[in-house]
Amino acid sequence: MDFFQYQNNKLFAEALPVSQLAQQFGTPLYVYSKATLERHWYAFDKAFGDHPHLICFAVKANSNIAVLQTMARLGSGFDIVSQGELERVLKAGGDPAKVVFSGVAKTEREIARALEVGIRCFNVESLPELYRINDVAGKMAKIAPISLRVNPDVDAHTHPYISTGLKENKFGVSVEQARDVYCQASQLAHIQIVGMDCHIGSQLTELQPFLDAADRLIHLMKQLNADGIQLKHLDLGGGLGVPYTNETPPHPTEYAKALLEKLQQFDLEIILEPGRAITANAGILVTKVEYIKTNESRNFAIVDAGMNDMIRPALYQAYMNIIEADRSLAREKAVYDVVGPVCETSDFLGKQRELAIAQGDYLVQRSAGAYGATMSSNYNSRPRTAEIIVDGDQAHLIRQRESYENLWQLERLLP
Ligand SMILES: Cc1ncc(COP(=O)(O)O)c(C=O)c1O
Ligand SMILES: N[C@@H](CCCC[NH3+])C(=O)O
Repeated sequence: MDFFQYQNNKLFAEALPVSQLAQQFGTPLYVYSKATLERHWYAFDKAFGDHPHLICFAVKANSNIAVLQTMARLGSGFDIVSQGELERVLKAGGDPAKVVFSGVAKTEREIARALEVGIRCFNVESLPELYRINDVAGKMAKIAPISLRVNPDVDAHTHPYISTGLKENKFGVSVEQARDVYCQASQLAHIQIVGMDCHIGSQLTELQPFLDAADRLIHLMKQLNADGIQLKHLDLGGGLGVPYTNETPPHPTEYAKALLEKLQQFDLEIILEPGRAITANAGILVTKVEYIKTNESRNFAIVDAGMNDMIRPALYQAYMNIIEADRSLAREKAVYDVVGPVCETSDFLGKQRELAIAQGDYLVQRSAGAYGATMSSNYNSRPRTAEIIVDGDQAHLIRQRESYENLWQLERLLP
């Protein structure tokens, strides 16, 4: 069942009409469906059945504390890449013992905080990081659990900006170097080797790159076993794609089945770090048509959401569906470029879209629940937008629209 669907030509978010939400909370507005978030999380969790596993939601996809709280209540783990994300997880009631910490530039302070709260594992991305973690743990008289992020050098067949598992990418340690790094790790007094991880990219729509990566990790793991190093878990990262339009990514069940076939013989817990697949289609961005402008070449629908609210089309030329919130209004169809208020030509939500709209109507950008609000900014001094979560017939405000005072509250005038 789709939790964003038309009834009598009006788009509903669960039981509530989207136009009514837009009027009540103002636009632009991010709207999430709690039931959809839960359904997507369970799709991963159930797919692994009885096999020991942990689903660590990738916080970067959607870090609103109410969204994290929803996951935490399901028993989710979390994949973080900064202390800021860690603090959010803790604030939301997440269990630090289910947190894995990825990222290439962990600072001493971030490492110390993660050790202090007792995270599950550091996903180490380089040799100097390994030594830094050992030092910080030593000073705190602690043992740091680590996994090495292996860069398997496989092509994820995705947009080059979100491909992470190639040698030219900054992430992880190459397969060739990894064995030696593990050997060094095994000698360090304040390091405990617990796992191996990889993450080859985002919005993958085929299984094969995941399986190729798993094969390379398994090969390396066997070499480590020969060196006397036993792992407790294998973390295959996130990256499973979603249908933005007509993509047909594998379902989590299919993905899990293929992975389990490869890993059944090993006594390993499987960790996954899905982000987009859980939240993208659990959210929409609602925006109002401020003006319609027509010239000899184009019709422009000028809306109140800009690239500062949703940067994916500008940054990755991402195609995201745009639909009318209310199709019961009698409007003529035309083809529009849907553009925002920001002073950049790349400020668009979608180009050449057939829509039936008039000034003042609401439009909805679909699949906006991942990498939408988290990548938003105050560019052009635009206050960050509000976020709500719909739970059946209840709408909860989970982030207030920023006030203008918020824009400069951290700044100071000169004396
Ligand atoms: C290390 C790591 N884990 C997990 C994710 C989440 O990826 P996705 O949202 O594609 O599932 C990312 C982002 O690509 C990542 O860099
Ligand atoms: N931000 C990207 C995904 C990058 C994932 C982070 N490693 C997107 O919007 O598609």
